[in-house]
Amino acid sequence: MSDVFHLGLTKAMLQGAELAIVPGDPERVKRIAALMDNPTPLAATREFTSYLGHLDGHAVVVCSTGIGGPSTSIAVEELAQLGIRTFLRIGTTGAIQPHIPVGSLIVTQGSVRLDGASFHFAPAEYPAVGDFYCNRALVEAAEAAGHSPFLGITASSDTFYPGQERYDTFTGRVSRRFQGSLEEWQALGVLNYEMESATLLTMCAALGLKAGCVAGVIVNRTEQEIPSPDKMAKTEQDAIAVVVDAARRLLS
Ligand SMILES: O=P(O)(O)O[C@H]1O[C@H](CO)[C@@H](O)[C@H]1O
Ligand SMILES: O=c1cc[nH]c(=O)[nH]1
Repeated sequence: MSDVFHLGLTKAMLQGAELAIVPGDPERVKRIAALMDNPTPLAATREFTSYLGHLDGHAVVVCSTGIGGPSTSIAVEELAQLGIRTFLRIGTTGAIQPHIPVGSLIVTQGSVRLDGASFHFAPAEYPAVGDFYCNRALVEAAEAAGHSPFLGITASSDTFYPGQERYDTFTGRVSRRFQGSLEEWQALGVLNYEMESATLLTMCAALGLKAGCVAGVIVNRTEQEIPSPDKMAKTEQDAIAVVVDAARRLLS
C-alpha cells in the first residue's frame, strides 16, 4: 500500500529521509544509490524508480523524475508529502556557450522558465532559483573532485526539439516563437539547455523547499548535436559522484 498516488512509496519506507537525489533517467537511480551505504530498491512505477541509501547514517532517497516538468512536479510533490525537504537534481545537458567543453559540469543558479509546470506554482514574475546552500555544496563537491564547474543560468524547456531550437525534426521546422532563441540565450549569457530545472527550482522555492541542480555536459550545441556514448557515460558518472558528495556535505 502506498501513501502517495504515483510513487508507490510510504513514509515508513523512507526511514525519515529529508533529502532526495532526483535524476531524470530511471536507469541512473541504481548507479547513484550504489555510491551510498545499504542501497535498497524501493519501488518502480511509470518513470519513477526509487532507491534508499545512507550517507553517514542519514537516509537518502534517490527517485527519478522522468523527462520534463509535469512528471518532475509529481515526484517532488509526493516526495515532499513523504517528508523530503531538500532536492538535488543530477541531469545531463547541452551547453550553448562555446567555452564550455563536453565533460564539464554546470550548476544551475537560476533557470529561464521555458516550461509550463512552473506556472502552476508561481506567476511569470517569480524566479526559478536554486537554494544557496545546495549550490554551494554542489560547487564544493565538484571542486573537491577536481572539476571547475560552471555556475550560471540554464534554459529549461518543456520540449527537447523546438524549445531548444533543434532543426533535426521531422519537418525541419521550429515554431516562430523559438526561431533565433538559441542565439538570444547565448547573447544573454545562458549556459545550457535541459528540461526539469525550471519546474524543480520554481516549485521548491514557492513551496518552501530547498533545491539545487547539477548537470553533466554531454553535447556542446555550437559543435555537435549527437553525444558520443563513451564521453556521455563518463560525464554522467562524474556528475553522479558530485551529487552524492554534495548530499553528504548538506547532511553533515
Ligand atoms: O539526463 P536527464 O536528467 O534526463 O536530463 C536531460 O536529459 C533529458 C533529455 O534527453 C531531459 O530530461 C534533460 O533535462
Ligand atoms: O541538449 C541537451 C542535452 C541533454 N538534455 C537536454 O535537454 N538537452
